[in-house]
Amino acid sequence: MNLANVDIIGNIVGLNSFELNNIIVGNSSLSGEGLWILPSYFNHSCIDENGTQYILGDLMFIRSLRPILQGEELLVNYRSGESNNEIRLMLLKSMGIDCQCRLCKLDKSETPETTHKRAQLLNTVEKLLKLVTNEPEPEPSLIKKLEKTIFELHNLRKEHPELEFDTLEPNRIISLAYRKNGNLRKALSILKGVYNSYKNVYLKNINWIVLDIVSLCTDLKQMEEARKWVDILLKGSVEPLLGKFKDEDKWKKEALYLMEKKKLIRL
Ligand SMILES: C[S@@+](CC[C@H](N)C(=O)[O-])C[C@H]1O[C@@H](n2cnc3c(N)ncnc32)[C@H](O)[C@@H]1O
Repeated sequence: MNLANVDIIGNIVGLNSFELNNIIVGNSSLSGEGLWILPSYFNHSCIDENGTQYILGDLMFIRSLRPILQGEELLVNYRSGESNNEIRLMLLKSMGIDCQCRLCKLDKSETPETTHKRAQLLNTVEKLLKLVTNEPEPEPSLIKKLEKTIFELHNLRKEHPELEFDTLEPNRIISLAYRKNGNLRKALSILKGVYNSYKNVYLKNINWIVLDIVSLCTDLKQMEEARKWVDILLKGSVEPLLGKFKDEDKWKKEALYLMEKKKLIRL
């Protein structure tokens, strides 16, 4: 009798399966992990990946994010560079991956002093964020303190602002704090600044920022501007899955149709 080798099967599943919590079209109640043979040949990159995966029913599709040259390595994200750093590095370590993407190279080139300073600042940011989030009308002095800490954090990576992800969510919360205090214009300008600093990298979480921008423009009655950002949101959500829309007149109708079907938009 041939016995199955549990260790080998465990390794095959552990090293090749995809989490289902990513992008699911059609059935958002699915969770856990799945194994797809061809996608398991794709390697990982935390940033600058050239493909993105989505699941339709039980099929996985991988779409290129830009033209790929013959012989070029095919790369998707097993875990995105914008996600929690510690969890990402733990996953890569468990898979024996010594990632050479520009984010990992930058991380590795950081001095121990900078790493220590970052940990300290993140600690302060975390405490301040809790206070700001809990207050219905956050104290201006608290917001300023948070802004100052975020500025210092940002400065640690000022040569590579597009690879600095620690301030993305905190900036969103600062914007929310200004909004709670009625300063919608300041809230909007913070988010537009955040959007612009990541314009040249593919970030899944940027859609949340764009959605907040749309909502702020609407509250400020800047309807033309709101429409412009709705287009950015639609394109940013649908194009990675369906490819660049060729027909400029028809694209919005198609994107809205897909948005109505809800699960296609990754928000
Ligand atoms: C899902 S498989 C990818 C396909 C695999 N390279 C192959 O040739 O069949 C995952 C394994 O590929 C390797 N791998 C994937 N991305 C890598 C990377 N960026 N650097 C080094 N090794 C990587 C690791 O050994 C990892 O456990």
